[in-house]
Amino acid sequence: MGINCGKLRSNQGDNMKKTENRPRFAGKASFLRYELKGSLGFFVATMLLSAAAALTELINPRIISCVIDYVIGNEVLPENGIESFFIRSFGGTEYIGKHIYIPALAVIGVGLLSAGIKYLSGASNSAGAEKFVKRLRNTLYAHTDKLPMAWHQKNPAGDMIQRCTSDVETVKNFVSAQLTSFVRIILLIVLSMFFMLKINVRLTLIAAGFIPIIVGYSLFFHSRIGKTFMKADNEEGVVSSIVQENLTGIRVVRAFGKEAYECDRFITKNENYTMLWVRIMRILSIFWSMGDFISGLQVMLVVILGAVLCVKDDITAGNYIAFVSYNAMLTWPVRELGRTIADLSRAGVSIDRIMYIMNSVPEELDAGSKEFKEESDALISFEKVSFSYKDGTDVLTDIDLEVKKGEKIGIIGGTGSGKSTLTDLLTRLCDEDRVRGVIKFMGRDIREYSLTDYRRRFSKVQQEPFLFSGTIAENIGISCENISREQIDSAARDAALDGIIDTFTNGLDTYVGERGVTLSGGQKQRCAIAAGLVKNADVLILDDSFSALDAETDERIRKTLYEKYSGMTMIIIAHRITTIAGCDRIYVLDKGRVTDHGTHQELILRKGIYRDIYELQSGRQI
Ligand SMILES: Nc1ncnc2c1ncn2[C@@H]1O[C@H](COP(=O)(O)OP(=O)(O)OP(=O)(O)O)[C@@H](O)[C@H]1O
Repeated sequence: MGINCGKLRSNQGDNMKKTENRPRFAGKASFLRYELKGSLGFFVATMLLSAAAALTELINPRIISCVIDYVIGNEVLPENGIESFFIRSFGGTEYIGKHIYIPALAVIGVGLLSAGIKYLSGASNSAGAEKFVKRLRNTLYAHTDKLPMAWHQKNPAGDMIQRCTSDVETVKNFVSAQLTSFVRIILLIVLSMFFMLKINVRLTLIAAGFIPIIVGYSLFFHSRIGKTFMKADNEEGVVSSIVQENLTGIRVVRAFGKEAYECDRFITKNENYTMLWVRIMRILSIFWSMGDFISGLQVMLVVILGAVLCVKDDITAGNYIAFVSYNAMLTWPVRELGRTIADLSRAGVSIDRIMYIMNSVPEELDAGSKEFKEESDALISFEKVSFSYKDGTDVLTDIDLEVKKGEKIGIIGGTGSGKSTLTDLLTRLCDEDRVRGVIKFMGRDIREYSLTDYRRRFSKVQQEPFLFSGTIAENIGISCENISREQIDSAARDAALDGIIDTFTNGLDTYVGERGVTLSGGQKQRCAIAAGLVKNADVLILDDSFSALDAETDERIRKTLYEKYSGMTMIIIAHRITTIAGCDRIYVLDKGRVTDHGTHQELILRKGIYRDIYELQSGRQI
């Protein structure tokens, strides 16, 4: 063979570690850069349009101030300057005084222009936000889909759903509402200050003295609230998990009369979640009211000091009104800046939670060989394979097992003896780093194959059949892309579905609800067997797939498997001896070890677990 599997395994291990240590996104900025592809243009346009809207907002106070000072008042119009240019262009102060509708129309015109720009900015922002959130959801879902089973077993589905919905929404709102208005806020602050400085330097410095107070206070608040947001988001994930678990397991809850218990569990977790939000809202209320107080103080000071300066003739009445307007324009963006900083905590927490998923290492589906050449007599072999889900407790120990092409192999053993785990290892659904020993397919270490191509060689009927909402036919054909109706019909017959289909009005086109709720356990199992058969894979694994079938149906399906599918390699896990008695070889598992193997006849003649089970189930003594 010439392949040193031990060396290959250690090299692969090194590579895997390197990949694990390298997150996909080094930080929030690189994550946002990646997710903003396709929507960045819209957000840039939004920022530019917001900046234009901010500029237009600054015009009206100037128009009003000029009218008060030069048209209504007695101030002398300067020779130069943009205001003088416009006043002269419209016929001079006297003409405008007689036609006062001119400045009124100008104010309305500027207002309309500002509204038009704001509309365009809003439209561009919405388009960008929807594109951004669509890409984020798509990449997140596609990535989650590629994560290994071990990852899915470790992370509760409810929490992951919450990250993919609520956290995504938080990030979208932050990017579209806060981040895009950032440019506008900065521009409004700079320009308001510029015009205020032109009117009076001392008063501007007093007004601007409040900016570092508000920004510093917001930064302090931002550092305090971040952890509480994280706790609240985690608690929301717990609440989502309970709802999801209860809806999925509603039958069990009802059957065991656990409604009150589950309701209490929900109420407790919901209480924790609510309390965290009450705490957040309390901190937010303090933050906002303190912000209001500081801003109010600033406005009051500017109004009083401005009035004093106006009385002393240090500034004109028009300039005083313009200054107060610009100051109002300054306080709003400064407060918004504080809000943006505060919202940064929440968005930062949500980005971290999303990045946890995005930085989890996916399965390398296409690495490895796509070539399958028979290099050994054994199609499948386990050589001294041990496995543990966590350190120190082996679920499988020193498993040696061989399956030749076309053989039907039975596996029997007590509950928890490791039967399903063994087939999960074979189909590479477990954390492969925890596997010791070698598993080979066609004589080569299974890790040498591309995961996608390797898994295509197997068809596994799960212990707990899962049906998607759709028709029975759709569920049978789920594993194949181009499947004919004849193939589906034939597989349904082979899985003994023909009898029950006659009882449904729409036959195979009968719609089964979510998770197949409208079917009985046995019907679901037969659908799953049909789906397993239709794939026509090299190896069919039936994991306790006959457990809900009556003896007659069990026998009928078995007969079909042995006769019609005689060339197909099968691994049949069962608790009933009759289901596996006809197998070419049977492996007996006990506490994760193969304690015996042989044909049914060989095993019942030997003292051991198999004979004990046989005697118990058949009621005969050997
Ligand atoms: N994802 C997991 N994480 C941790 N332990 C697990 C996991 N899955 C299974 N186990 C443990 O591994 C052992 C073997 O489980 P496995 O499902 O392989 O047994 P089994 O022989 O198929 O049982 P049964 O006949 O009841 O289906 C059990 O002790 C089980 O608790």
